Amino acid sequence: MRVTVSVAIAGASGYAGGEIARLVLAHPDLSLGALTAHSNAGESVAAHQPHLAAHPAIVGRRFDATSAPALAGHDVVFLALPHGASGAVAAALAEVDPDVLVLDVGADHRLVDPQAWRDYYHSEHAGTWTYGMPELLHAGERTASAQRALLADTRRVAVPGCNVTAVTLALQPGVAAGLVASDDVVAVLAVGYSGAGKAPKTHLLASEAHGAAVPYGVGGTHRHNPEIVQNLQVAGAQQVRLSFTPVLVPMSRGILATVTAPVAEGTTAAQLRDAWATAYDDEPFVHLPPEGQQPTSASVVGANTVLVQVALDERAGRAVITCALDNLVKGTAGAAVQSLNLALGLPETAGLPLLGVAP
Ligand SMILES: NC(=O)C1=CN([C@@H]2O[C@H](COP(=O)(O)OP(=O)(O)OC[C@H]3O[C@@H](n4cnc5c(N)ncnc54)[C@H](OP(=O)(O)O)[C@@H]3O)[C@@H](O)[C@H]2O)C=CC1
Ligand SMILES: CC(=O)N[C@@H](CCC(=O)OP(=O)(O)O)C(=O)O
Repeated sequence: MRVTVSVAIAGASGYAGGEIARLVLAHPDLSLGALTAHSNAGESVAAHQPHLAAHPAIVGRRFDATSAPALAGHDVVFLALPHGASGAVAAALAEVDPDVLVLDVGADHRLVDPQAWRDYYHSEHAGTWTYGMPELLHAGERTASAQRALLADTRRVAVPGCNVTAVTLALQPGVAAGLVASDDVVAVLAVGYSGAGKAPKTHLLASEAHGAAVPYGVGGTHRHNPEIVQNLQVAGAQQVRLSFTPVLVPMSRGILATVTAPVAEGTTAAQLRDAWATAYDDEPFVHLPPEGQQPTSASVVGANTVLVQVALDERAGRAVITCALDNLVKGTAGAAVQSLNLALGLPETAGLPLLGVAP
């Protein structure tokens, strides 16, 4: 008999919380329980998440206020809150519901090094949870199994940052195979606006953003720097030097990362392709398109799919990897549900869309 897993979402009025709700509603083993919000507590769910409004589980519902008692009594709690907010909620929840599976899509529990947290987030570190990237290669691995084993045995998951997912999945096969030098990595990402959340921000005014490409977090200041470095070290990189620059472009969803790193003299395009194919041929959600076919951000909208392409720039002596994903699916909610599936012993792919929407 199929057992239904009940799910609460904190931050359900936001973009990430709304996307988690969409995936939960489509999942064969999950049912939607508490939906909480902050300034919008008491408001209609359908008014804030109109794309979900037709579902019977949404009709007539209002957000509760985020608190441990409001979230307690479920099998699973997703935290989709601003940085710094989830640590306190998670601690209060552990008091009333110690065995609940908690997945934090914010940054609070991702970093291992508390000093890196303080340097980039300027607050006290809440602690480190199991990292929610099943495909993360560990040193010595050419295909990912160690991270899956960790996720299958945890009740606390820190879901990765969306930009971090794109850069890590782009580069890690080359690091694992010893084909690229991790001490000279350059990553430039075109990113969509939903990554910034719903809360108004001055650099996101529609009249200025429409039709413009806007770099931000330039010069090594973006808080995803230490998380990318951490992942490449897990994959076996000895020394990581990273130049990471995101650029807002006028699209709602999506990331297109271009990552380059030097290759050893004599490395061939076939060797590169073989390393990426070895890492990803058996991955359910990471797909290597035919040679020469470039990923586009539009191809993965709404899907948990990641497209990764690798090429050799012989003149530059660098591997050039392009990677497309939907920041709200594989970059957030999809990775969270994939991790939930592993933590609960469900099929890893359950409830997760593989196909995008086009055009
Ligand atoms: N958007 C994305 O692509 C990604 C987002 N994330 C992470 O997910 C988390 C949520 O992001 P996102 O949904 O985009 O942001 P939004 O601004 O869209 O939503 C934020 C949510 O948190 C609630 N909230 C705001 N302030 C507080 C507070 N002080 N205490 C408790 N709850 C609060 C809001 O409630 P209310 O509306 O009622 O005020 C809302 O539900 C962030 O940590 C973000 O970094 C991670 C990967 C990608
Ligand atoms: C467009 C935009 O602003 N994107 C966000 C990415 C959001 C994300 O990945 O979430 P975390 O903040 O949880 O790491 C950024 O670059 O900060």
